[in-house]
Amino acid sequence: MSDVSSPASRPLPRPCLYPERRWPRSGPLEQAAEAMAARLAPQIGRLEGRAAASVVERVAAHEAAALRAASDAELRALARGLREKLHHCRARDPDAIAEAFAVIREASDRVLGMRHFDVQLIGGNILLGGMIAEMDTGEGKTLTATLAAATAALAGVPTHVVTANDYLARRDAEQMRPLYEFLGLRVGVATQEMEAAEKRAAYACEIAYCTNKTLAFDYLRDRLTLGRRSGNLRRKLENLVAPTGRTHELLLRGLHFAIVDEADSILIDEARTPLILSRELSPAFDRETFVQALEIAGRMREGRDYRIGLVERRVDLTAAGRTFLGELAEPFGGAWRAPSQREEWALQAIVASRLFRRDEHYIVRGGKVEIVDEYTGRVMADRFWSDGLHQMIEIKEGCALSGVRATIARMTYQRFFRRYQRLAGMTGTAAEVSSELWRVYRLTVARVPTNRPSQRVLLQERVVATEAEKWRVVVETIAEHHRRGAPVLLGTRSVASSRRASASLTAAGLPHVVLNAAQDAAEAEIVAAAGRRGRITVATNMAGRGTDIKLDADVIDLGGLHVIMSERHDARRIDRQLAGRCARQGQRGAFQAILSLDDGVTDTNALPFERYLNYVMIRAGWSWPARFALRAAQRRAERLHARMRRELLDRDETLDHALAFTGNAE
Ligand SMILES: Nc1ncnc2c1ncn2[C@@H]1O[C@H](COP(=O)(O)OP(=O)(O)OP(=O)(O)O)[C@@H](O)[C@H]1O
Repeated sequence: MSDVSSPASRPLPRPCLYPERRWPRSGPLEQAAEAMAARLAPQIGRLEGRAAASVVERVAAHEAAALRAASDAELRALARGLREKLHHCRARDPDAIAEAFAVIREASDRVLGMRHFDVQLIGGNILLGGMIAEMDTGEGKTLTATLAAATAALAGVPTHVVTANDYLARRDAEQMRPLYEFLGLRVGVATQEMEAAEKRAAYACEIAYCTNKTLAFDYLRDRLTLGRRSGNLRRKLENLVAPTGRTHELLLRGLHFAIVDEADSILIDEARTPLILSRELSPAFDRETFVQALEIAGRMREGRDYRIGLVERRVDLTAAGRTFLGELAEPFGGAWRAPSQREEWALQAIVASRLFRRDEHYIVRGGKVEIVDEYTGRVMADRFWSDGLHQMIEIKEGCALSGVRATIARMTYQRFFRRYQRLAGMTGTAAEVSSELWRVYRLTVARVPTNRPSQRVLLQERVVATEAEKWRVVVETIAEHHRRGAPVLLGTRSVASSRRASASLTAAGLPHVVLNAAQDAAEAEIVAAAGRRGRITVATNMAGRGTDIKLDADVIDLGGLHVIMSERHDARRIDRQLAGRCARQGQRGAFQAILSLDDGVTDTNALPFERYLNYVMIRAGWSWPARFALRAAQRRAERLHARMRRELLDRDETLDHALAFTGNAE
């Protein structure tokens, strides 16, 4: 079998001193070639997917009766033998990989009671080749990752398995630990609240489970440690890294190989937020100024004094606004006299008072303002908005003022993850962003077929005119399913709309569970129980992602889980994620969207004229133009967010380039 194009034929990186990949800035010609290649990314992905499938036959060849008949001790000895073989070829030889996969599969069957499906072997091969494996929700990505992680680790390459939150990192590592340990591999978990020594020990293991956030911040900390030392990078590393690869000062061992779960969420959605390592300055020293700024913002008028770009969360002052601001600021004196300073404060105050809404962008809990991740609905307790914005919102909400923070290091996830010598990822929804994944990370998306054919029923989308009508239709639909005993999962876009949905359900006397802004473990429990008979669960679109929903036996006869989407998200991918919560692993299930013209996606992305026209059409009984318009608004949002990510990366690269001259990249 020729394997020239197989992902398995690419050697894994050679373990060395704190490795990371360098990205030289490309010139105009290279950029043109890159743009062309990005367009071809989906086709390349299809070819790669086909090539990766060859692993199935190979593994079957290794799984002769001998492997099945081997005792546990013999199987362990085979795994030990693989170390030598894989190390030698750096996992380049497709036969060595197939043998490793066969041993891992057999071990998994014995210790976990789960035998990797053939499609999971394909997924594992794609991951090992440094690509994105697009596997439908529920197809068993956690188990798939073990093939690539264990093979790389056996080849001597330290591997990071990256998940979206600490709970998932711990859970996945604990679930898979018996398998890794059977193979003679050490597994560590690095979580955010750990002490440096504990994290160091976790990263020193052959396989470390961690979150993107913990990992990226630890990397930033390492860069700061290196930055404080004098001498060239190599010398510094040699002084810091012991021959065992362990170090007393650095946390990580470098960026060898990462397998990113929920890859689209981490590599694309999170890429819009820069990572900022900050420290608190003197507390609340600027209260007076912030109060004054909010007072001024309250007196300025939209349209006359400033214009708002809702999507970019951007405010621009008009010429008249600038003059008016000068007059308003006059009595305050001091730094208010400097035009650039007063404009910055006023703009920030307008953003705080007009653009950021309670229960949508943030919640107030225990007297504190806590940011809500718009994509997941999860609270990010330890994140702060910068440049006084956080403090202004605290004043607006009557909370105690936290200290202003100063940035010590800054980086984007885009720039962080592409430094890995080999990067791979898995997700149910990557096709829509395959070009971007290639352009930013050089990642190809290869689709993995499902283990069993999908039985998901996609019901006709309904669009009504107003939000009030929508909740009425949603409640009626839920009541209908509830009477039959079928479980329903209602997906909402924000914490605020899940509260509205909950109020409507309560008014209709329908018992339900609401999931928003909760702790990750409780979140997973609630989502896992969503498949019970008669259960109604309301959850923000992405809450509980990564958690399996098991159906009660009699629920399958009732048609499985019924998922209702009550609002389109800013990306079609996220809608698809929600749909993927039902009909998992070839089971039955249905998905339905019940939307309104008042939905958030039209809020910021539809033209007023278009909205009015659609309203009239719906009233006349024609809802298809509205369906079309909502999708068009979503596409506009997708394009805009892609542009924002590109601009952020450009800014980051420029900054990096400029700072590189001072030897201070992060
Ligand atoms: N080869 C296998 N044999 C038996 N059970 C399996 C196998 N692979 C996965 N499973 C089971 O399938 C279920 C779904 O797995 P998992 O949660 O990893 O899916 P997923 O693809 O990550 O889903 P999501 O995209 O929603 O996060 C789990 O209960 C898991 O134990």
